[in-house]
Amino acid sequence: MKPYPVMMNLEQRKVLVIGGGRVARRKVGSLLDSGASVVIISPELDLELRNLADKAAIEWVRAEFDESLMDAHSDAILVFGTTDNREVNVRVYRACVARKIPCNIADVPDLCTFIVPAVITQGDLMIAVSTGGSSPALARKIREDLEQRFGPEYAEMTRVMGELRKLILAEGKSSDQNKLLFTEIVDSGILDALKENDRDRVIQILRSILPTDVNPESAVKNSPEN
Ligand SMILES: C[C@@]1(CC(=O)O)C2=NC(=C\c3[nH]c(c(CCC(=O)O)c3CC(=O)O)Cc3[nH]c(c(CC(=O)O)c3CCC(=O)O)/C=C3\N/C(=C\2)[C@@H](CCC(=O)O)[C@]3(C)CC(=O)O)/[C@H]1CCC(=O)O
Ligand SMILES: NC(=O)c1ccc[n+]([C@@H]2O[C@H](COP(=O)([O-])OP(=O)(O)OC[C@H]3O[C@@H](n4cnc5c(N)ncnc54)[C@H](O)[C@@H]3O)[C@@H](O)[C@H]2O)c1
Repeated sequence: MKPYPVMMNLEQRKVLVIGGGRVARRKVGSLLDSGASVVIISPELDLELRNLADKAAIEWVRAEFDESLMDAHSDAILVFGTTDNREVNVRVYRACVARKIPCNIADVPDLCTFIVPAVITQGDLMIAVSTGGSSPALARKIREDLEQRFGPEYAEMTRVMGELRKLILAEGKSSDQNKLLFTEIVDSGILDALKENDRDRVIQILRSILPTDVNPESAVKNSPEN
């Protein structure tokens, strides 16, 4: 497989998960983090998923998979097949192909129209790692390495850059000029200053780069820590 990476907006979109065991629990965790409306079809749920169903964080259809149940949820935009029964997983895949819904069958990469990467997040920064299905264990190891490398300062850096971007775009300069400015800011020492929580230095560096009429105070000041 030579996958194409995308970052999908799942907010309030329905996602179906077939099966309610260990793999389902892992996928449901990240789906809820992305704001998806999760519906699980499974005769059993593990304890953690059952707790989520009890507090209505997910909808549980207590049944074995059947295509008719899928029709009752035809507004689903993704489907995860996570049962421990190969024949059921194949039926889930076929049902998805017939309805043109992208699907992921946990233990059968050949039956996946998409695969799930290992992910780290720091605020709005998201780094996804895939081995194209060659080695999930390696994807996990690289994710763990990246977690050491990209600490909380990257959440703050991403937030500040987002605020500055709005201010700079409002100046109405050309895209090339803006690009130079953004590159200079990300290459400056503000990341180190943010890591040390040295707000004054961040502002000082930004003032030395930004046009005089762009005031960095508000972008940096809005930080929850300040
Ligand atoms: C990244 C991650 C995301 C997630 O699932 O959330 C993910 N698997 C993770 C962990 C993991 N999975 C497995 C192990 C045990 C060690 C091992 O077998 O290597 C470990 C490691 C562990 O947990 O230690 C078992 C396994 N997984 C697949 C197979 C079938 C096969 O390879 O044929 C088997 C054998 C089953 C068996 O033996 O019966 C298949 C897939 N797993 C994928 C994703 C897709 C490819 C991603 C890519 O590499 O691009 C793909 C193709 C489909 C899919 O599920 O999307 C998540 C790491 C999260 C994290 O920790 O950050
Ligand atoms: N992609 C991965 O990362 C990965 C990792 C480990 C295992 N796997 C594979 O994924 C599969 C599931 O693993 P698991 O550890 O979550 O298994 P599990 O036994 O914990 O869970 C299986 C779930 O499927 C449900 N189920 C069984 N028959 C069903 C049916 N007809 N309709 C609906 N639900 C049904 C069960 O009730 C149970 O909740 C296995 O085949 C395993 O080889 C994939």
